[in-house]
Amino acid sequence: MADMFPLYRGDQVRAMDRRAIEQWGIPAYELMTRAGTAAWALLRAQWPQVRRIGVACGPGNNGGDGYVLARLAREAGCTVHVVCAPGGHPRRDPAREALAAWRGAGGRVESFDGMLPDVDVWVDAIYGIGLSRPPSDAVRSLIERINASRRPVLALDVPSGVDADRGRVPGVVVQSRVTLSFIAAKQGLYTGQARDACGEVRVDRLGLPAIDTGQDPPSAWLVRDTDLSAWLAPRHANAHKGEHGHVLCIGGEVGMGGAVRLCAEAALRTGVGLASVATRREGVAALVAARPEAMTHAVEDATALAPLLERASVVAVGPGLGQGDWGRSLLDASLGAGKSLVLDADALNLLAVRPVPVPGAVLTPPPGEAARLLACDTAQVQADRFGAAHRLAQRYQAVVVLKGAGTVVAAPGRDPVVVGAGNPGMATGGMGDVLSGVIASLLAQGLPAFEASVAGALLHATAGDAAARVDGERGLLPSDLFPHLRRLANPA
Ligand SMILES: NC(=O)C1=CN([C@@H]2O[C@H](COP(=O)(O)OP(=O)(O)OC[C@H]3O[C@@H](n4cnc5c(N)ncnc54)[C@H](O)[C@@H]3O)[C@@H](O)[C@H]2O)[C@@H](O)CC1
Ligand SMILES: [K+]
Repeated sequence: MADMFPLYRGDQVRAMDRRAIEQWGIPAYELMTRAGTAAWALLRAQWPQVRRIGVACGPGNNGGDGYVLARLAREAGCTVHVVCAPGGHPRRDPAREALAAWRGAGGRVESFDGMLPDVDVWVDAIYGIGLSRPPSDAVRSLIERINASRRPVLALDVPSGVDADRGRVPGVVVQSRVTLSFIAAKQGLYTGQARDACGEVRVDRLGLPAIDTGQDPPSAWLVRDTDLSAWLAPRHANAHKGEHGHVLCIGGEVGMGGAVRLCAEAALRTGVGLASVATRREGVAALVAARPEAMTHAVEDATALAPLLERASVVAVGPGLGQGDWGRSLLDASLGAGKSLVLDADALNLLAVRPVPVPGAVLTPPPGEAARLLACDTAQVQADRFGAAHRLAQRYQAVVVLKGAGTVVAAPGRDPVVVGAGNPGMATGGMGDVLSGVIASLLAQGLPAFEASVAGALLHATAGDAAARVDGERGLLPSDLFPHLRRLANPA
């Protein structure tokens, strides 16, 4: 397994914070001072030219971190405007101590009256992991003003307004350029709506010893492009195609033949030994002409599918399958074949109509299909992507790859993994067909289902990022990923 990055919920980080205070005797105000100091150092490194700094402070310890930063910035000769969020005067230590120190150093606190001072950069210290409800109208107005200023924002710990456990934004959120998270990385910052609000996420341990994941088991893990090589070992010299598996891609109802081709080509470009396609008769000639390496068969019913299922080591079913009788019969035959399965697209829509556990299979739903599989609405899935992926994995006894910004991979008995790659250019029809082909390919090459899903989702997202770097996100096509998939599937 790769050297993944540990993620935590807010309550777990609070426990680390308490341990630092109670067991190691580090006073709370000392930790707060370290947080403000780390943030000030990052601000200086990030924007060395700035002289006018705005700090928006809330009522809790996140605000306290902001008062510390404000004092340090003032001592360094900057003009600092501290704006107190409506209802945001700290009432408890150590934030009260930080406010007193700011005042003691000659600093003033401005109340927010609807206008903001003109500054070069904003520091968001309104709410951290203590956000308990959507911001009030008055705080909403402050956040909207900060966003409208178009100045870069450094968010302390989390962008204010983000639910740091779930990645949702229950109201309005500060749009940050950089987020400096304290003590440990919060899982919610890496998926869902939060991804947009955080900008670049950094983590500072505040001088505490390196995380021991045995003592502090993470709630989730993050994988990044640098982890890819852990799953993609070089091939040995006398390899033959039989060792690299045989993927059968099933789908391509009339009018949707391209989907199954994308799936098969993705499997081939990421190293599967053999790829077959079972599709409608109408699609065969075009597919053979476009991708002669895929062995393409006209399959009109489950009987014709049986010998193909027999020969395959992995079956990817769903791309362009449709939800009619043809698709249903091929899906049912696949479910009964006893092969490793990747279920995507219409296979998931059909499964949602007649839900049954599919032990060990890989399901690759985007939020809409996930909602159908859970019989809830898409907003509920997006409000808690970790929870939704977990519920899907339990209900279907499967590995679940919940797609979308910050893809979450979950399986019964496994910690969830978030994919720290991908971009909005990948929100295009056909991108999912490529992903199911990549995962099927890695399964066929011998990775277990969970590892194939994590590595496949990461490989796919990283290829999407590489393709977007060439000509931008808008207009990115699934087939643009192929050369990058091939290159990335062969790490140096
Ligand atoms: N030992 C320490 O003092 C440390 C504190 N840290 C900071 O402390 C933060 C957590 O501090 P807190 O627990 O005080 O939480 P926050 O500072 O996030 O805010 C909690 C306060 O905001 C109020 N609040 C929450 N949502 C609200 C809403 N929508 N409208 C109005 N009021 C709302 C709560 O009632 C509470 O008074 C972390 O995010 C981090 O920034 C870290 O720097 C680590 C060290
Ligand atoms: K904040």
